[in-house]
Amino acid sequence: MTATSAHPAASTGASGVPLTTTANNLPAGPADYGFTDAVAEHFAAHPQPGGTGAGRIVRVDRNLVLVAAHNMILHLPYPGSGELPATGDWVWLGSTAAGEPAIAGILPRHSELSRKRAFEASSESQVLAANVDIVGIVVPVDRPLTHNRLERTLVAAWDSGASPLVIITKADLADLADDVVGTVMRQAGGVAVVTTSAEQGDGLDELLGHLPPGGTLVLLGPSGSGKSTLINALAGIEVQETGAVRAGDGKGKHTTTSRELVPLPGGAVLTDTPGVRGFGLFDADGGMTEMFGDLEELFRQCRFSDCAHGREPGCAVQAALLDGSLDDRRWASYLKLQRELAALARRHDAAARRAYAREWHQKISAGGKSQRAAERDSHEAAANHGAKGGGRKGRGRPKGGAGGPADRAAEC
Ligand SMILES: Nc1nc2c(ncn2[C@@H]2O[C@H](COP(=O)(O)OP(=O)(O)OP(=O)(O)O)[C@@H](O)[C@H]2O)c(=O)[nH]1
Ligand SMILES: [Zn+2]
Repeated sequence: MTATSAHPAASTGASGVPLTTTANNLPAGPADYGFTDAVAEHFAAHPQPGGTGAGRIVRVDRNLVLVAAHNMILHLPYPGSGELPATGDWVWLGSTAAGEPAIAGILPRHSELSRKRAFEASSESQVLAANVDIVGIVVPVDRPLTHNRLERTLVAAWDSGASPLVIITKADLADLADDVVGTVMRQAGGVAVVTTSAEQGDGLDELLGHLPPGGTLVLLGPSGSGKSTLINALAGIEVQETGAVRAGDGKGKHTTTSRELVPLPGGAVLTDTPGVRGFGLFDADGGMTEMFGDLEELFRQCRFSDCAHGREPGCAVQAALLDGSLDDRRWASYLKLQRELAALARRHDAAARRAYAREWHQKISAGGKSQRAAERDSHEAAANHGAKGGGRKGRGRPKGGAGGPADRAAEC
């Protein structure tokens, strides 16, 4: 089965989305997907012209988004303008001129989990999930931990605005578990760690206990780490296809490819993510401070304020490494992360320079064309005299477009 079959039948036929309100006159929304009183207040604080209903983005597909509204699921087109929707976004629903339901606007996010697009040189980030409360970092006991993976993911988690929670899975594989749990506890740097076995139902209540009412949990973990099995165990039904299911029918292993909100009993919501390969760090400065705050404390104790923590006299870092109070591996992780962030910043600068140069080329060539374009347009306008409307209304103008001639050049 596929994850989508967990949803009630999608409907797109309704004309518009009727506004249902609660007793205190706040909009009603999809309670199963984390719509609480606090979220209703968030809607009330951010009214939207034409917004008649409250919804949450359950999944983002290539052409359509799946939206949970009060008592219904809708397949809707992307909003005509503004920011791209992300799974977990709260949206105002309204209707098109033709009376079809549509997304009228996206509400401000309280957290945003993003990553650099895998396998792309550009520094653009991709929002994996919005309005997340807890980022669950899944660490299976049956795999050796790759150096740095936990710390890197923790940095990204802190940076999202949500709180991280380390979730150890497959703890029933007992001969392996003890070792891994100890290592993970040390690496987690004070972040809460829960140990679970989806197979045996252990640790699930403790895990749910970390979620606020109606809270949204996102699981991050490599392929095969047990995310789908955990979702199924938490949801109490088979909503995600697992490795074991496909292995049985000989059709090869299925890897979850969509990021989709799944309702849990108790109003909690959970998102699955595809195997996080090469989780790129993006703008993780805030996360670095959270994760390595103790090191920054150490830096302040170095004799020189610009200490490079190499061979300088009076270096507190070197002293801590010598007396063992600072772990060698942890220090190596910090240095590696610093190098990665610096490299990312350099790539980002290079990408920004290229974009700037491109924009200039466009402007210059658009300027050269503008006279000819204006002449051609006036001929066309004369020829089409009487024809109504350009039909361009509502179509997004390229970001940062300088107007008139540049826009026209971009259309050519
Ligand atoms: N022993 C044991 N095996 C488990 C447990 N949870 C998951 N597994 C097994 O681990 C394998 C991978 O589990 P999945 O849930 O498919 O992993 P996933 O993280 O969703 O993988 P992707 O969909 O590829 O991202 C399957 O064979 C599961 O049966 C557990 O608690 N105990
Ligand atoms: Zn130093």
